[in-house]
Amino acid sequence: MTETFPFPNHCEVDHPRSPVAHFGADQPLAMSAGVMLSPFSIAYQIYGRLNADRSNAILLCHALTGDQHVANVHPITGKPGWWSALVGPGKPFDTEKYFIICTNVLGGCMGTTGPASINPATGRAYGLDLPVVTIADMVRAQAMLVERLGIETLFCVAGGSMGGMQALQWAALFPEKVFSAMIIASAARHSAQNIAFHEVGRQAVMADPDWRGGRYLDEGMRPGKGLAVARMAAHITYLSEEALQRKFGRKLQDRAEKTFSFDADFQVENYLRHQGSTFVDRFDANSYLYVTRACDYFDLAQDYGGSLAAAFKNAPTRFCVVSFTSDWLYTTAESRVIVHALNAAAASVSFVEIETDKGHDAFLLDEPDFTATTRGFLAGAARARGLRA
Ligand SMILES: CC(=O)SCCNC(=O)CCNC(=O)[C@H](O)C(C)(C)COP(=O)(O)OP(=O)(O)OC[C@H]1O[C@@H](n2cnc3c(N)ncnc32)[C@H](O)[C@@H]1OP(=O)(O)O
Ligand SMILES: N[C@@H](CCO)C(=O)O
Repeated sequence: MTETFPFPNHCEVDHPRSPVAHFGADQPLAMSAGVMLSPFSIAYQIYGRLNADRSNAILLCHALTGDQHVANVHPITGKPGWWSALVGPGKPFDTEKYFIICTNVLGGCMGTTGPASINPATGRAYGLDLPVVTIADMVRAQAMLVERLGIETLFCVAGGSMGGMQALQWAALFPEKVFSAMIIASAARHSAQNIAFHEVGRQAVMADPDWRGGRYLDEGMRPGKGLAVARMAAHITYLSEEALQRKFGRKLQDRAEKTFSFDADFQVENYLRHQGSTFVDRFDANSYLYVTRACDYFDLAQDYGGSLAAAFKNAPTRFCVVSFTSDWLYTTAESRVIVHALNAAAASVSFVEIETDKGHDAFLLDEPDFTATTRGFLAGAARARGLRA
């Protein structure tokens, strides 16, 4: 039996408008930076129906530049949601069976409080006055929303990349509230190489004269050039050498000969320019600084005396860790570190390495082995949870 309370019929898969939960002065968020954030808002999407005993809720956590539009048409790009391949009726995250929640992260730019939100103390956009946001802050804010939705225990928390960091953080902070977790193409701490790439992106944003020390919104500007360069550099890291070679090689873009100029002669150049310019249409430059910083600061073991296993001591959660062979950003070795720590903590964990040449962003694509892994893991967890088949 299913019920609609407390959710009206705005949770259909094709609904692009997000509800927003507001948390007032009586519900501040204690941030890792040592300050209280109040008020703040969380924009989210929901799909499917919560069952009578509220045991079928899944929280999907988005990656660096994703948002809450996981399975509906995106309101800005008009494209399918970022996990439309996996979320929907009959899909692994089956909206006929599960109640799916996805929030825009704290620090984001799709309705949740972020640097472009109005700072009530000044009446202007926060800009860099918003305290630096951590993965733990994102998760604590999500936990407040989940509580408000009347859900005590999540059947599953799942995410890729930065979404996987959130899922790990959920299991560490709120073990009793997480029945199962999927950690996909992620890591328990950000590597030196990944911090380095993020720093390149941030410097590109801040070097744009239109960034104006972060106060560009006050002046009606947007540092689009810097943000586009940041995305171009980052996007290379989401792919693989093999995939770039397979897709583009040295092929020229709409021309028979090189032009002996700095135009986009090569298809791969034109492709990156396209990725940069479309990104600028949907993302805020200061948010980019905040979400990249949140990843950089993530080091779960450090929060538990240097022991990752200690973060999951006596964890009741069933974990599934997934990596992709050609992901050189969040490598299989990083996933193995998580698996080893979970085993050392006597947690229930399975590990799958998916063979693919599509690089880090493979988790966003319809990879048959990944889809089968997700379906199988959720089916097993549903059986253990006593959810209907
Ligand atoms: C979990 C989250 O929260 S997701 C976050 C938000 N989403 C993302 O980060 C997705 C961004 N990443 C991508 O698009 C990644 O490339 C992938 C891996 C996910 C998609 O892979 P694919 O489906 O193979 O798409 P591909 O990489 O070929 O890119 C297709 C786009 O490039 C364009 N393109 C392809 N070749 C060229 C070219 N030579 N010149 C210009 N543009 C080109 C296509 O027209 C298409 O544009 P569109 O997206 O505006 O329609
Ligand atoms: N390409 C995805 C994954 C990055 O880890 C994003 O931009 O969110």
